[in-house]
Amino acid sequence: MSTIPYSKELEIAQLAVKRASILTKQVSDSLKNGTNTVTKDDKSPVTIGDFGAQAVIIKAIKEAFPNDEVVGEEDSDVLRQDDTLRRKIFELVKDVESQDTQHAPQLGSFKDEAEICDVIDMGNSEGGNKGRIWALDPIDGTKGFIRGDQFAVCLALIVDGKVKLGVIGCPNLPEVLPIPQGQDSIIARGGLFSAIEGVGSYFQDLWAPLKLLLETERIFMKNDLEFKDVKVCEGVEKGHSSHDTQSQIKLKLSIPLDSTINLDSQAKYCTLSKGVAEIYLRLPVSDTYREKIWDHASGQVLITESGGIVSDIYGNPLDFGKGRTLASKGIIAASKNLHSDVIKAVGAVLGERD
Ligand SMILES: Nc1ncnc2c1ncn2[C@@H]1O[C@H](COP(=O)(O)O)[C@@H](OP(=O)(O)O)[C@H]1O
Ligand SMILES: [Mg+2]
Ligand SMILES: [Mg+2]
Ligand SMILES: [Mg+2]
Repeated sequence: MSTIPYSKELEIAQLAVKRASILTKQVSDSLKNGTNTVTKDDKSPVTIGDFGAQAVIIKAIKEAFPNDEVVGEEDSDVLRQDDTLRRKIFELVKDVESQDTQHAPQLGSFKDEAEICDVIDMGNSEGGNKGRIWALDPIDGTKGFIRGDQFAVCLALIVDGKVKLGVIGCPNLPEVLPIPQGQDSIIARGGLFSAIEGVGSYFQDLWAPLKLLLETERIFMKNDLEFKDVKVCEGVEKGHSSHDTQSQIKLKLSIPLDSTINLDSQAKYCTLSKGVAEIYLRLPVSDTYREKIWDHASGQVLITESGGIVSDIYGNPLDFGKGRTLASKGIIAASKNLHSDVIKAVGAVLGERD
């Protein structure tokens, strides 16, 4: 018998994220012609991959833990008015189910198109600091996904406001970063990252059969580097974080500017957790934007359990018990030996602006 806490939750989360990763990878090929994308009210894109992945994952959670709540990014409003889109998503989900009949008892199976909409809408929890709540980002980095770059399928379990486990599937993440010249088309891609509070962070191949956590690679951040030797992860989209402010912070810390690795999605947290980069800067571009809990919950536990610290731009911990969004501003993740100096540099750069 396993003594790992939340081991059943972890297995369901891993199987569901793997199934959703297969689904999204399939869609990413068909997206190259630019179809199957809808623009949401906030002008951000959503694809049949986002909807399909949310349906598959919530179905699995509700099969295993019917009383748990889910804070999922997507809702079914546009699908209920679009028969073609809804049918496409149903077909996609059934196709993925047929590729993995072995796990039907754990993950469940959809009976019709209406059920797709109903299950997607079970992601409507308001969150909070009481009880068991899953945070789900079916495709994080949708813009990267549409470009054919990085994206991640992200799922975390929050209990009484604290993140207890996180699973992230990165279908396109190369095994080596930066990719050595000329190896773009041959390098292996795809990682499954899992973390449980108090147990550790682990890595395994996303496409191979699921292994027991303790039989996979335990991963750690590097905690002995100086600023001149670090790598820094930042987003790709200039509308999601301030690249100018981030450059000033790197300058203040004497971090070489060519140390930056730009990646969409929580693949940034994954890259830090494997010891490939030491700092993640996400400086806000606007005073009004509230970060979403599904964009950071899995990454937070992955970093903490691999030896790092995640905070807002002032160094305060993130509070996942405040609803669907975080009350804090921006994100700074870093190795333990560097985090407080990064926060000081952020404060100095922002202070010079006032
Ligand atoms: N103005 C803004 N500031 C910060 N994050 C934003 C933002 N507008 C959108 N986002 C979030 O940025 C996420 C992607 O992060 P990144 O840029 O690091 O890849 C998006 O997730 P989705 O792609 O799941 O919608 C979205 O939630
Ligand atoms: Mg997201
Ligand atoms: Mg998303
Ligand atoms: Mg989105």
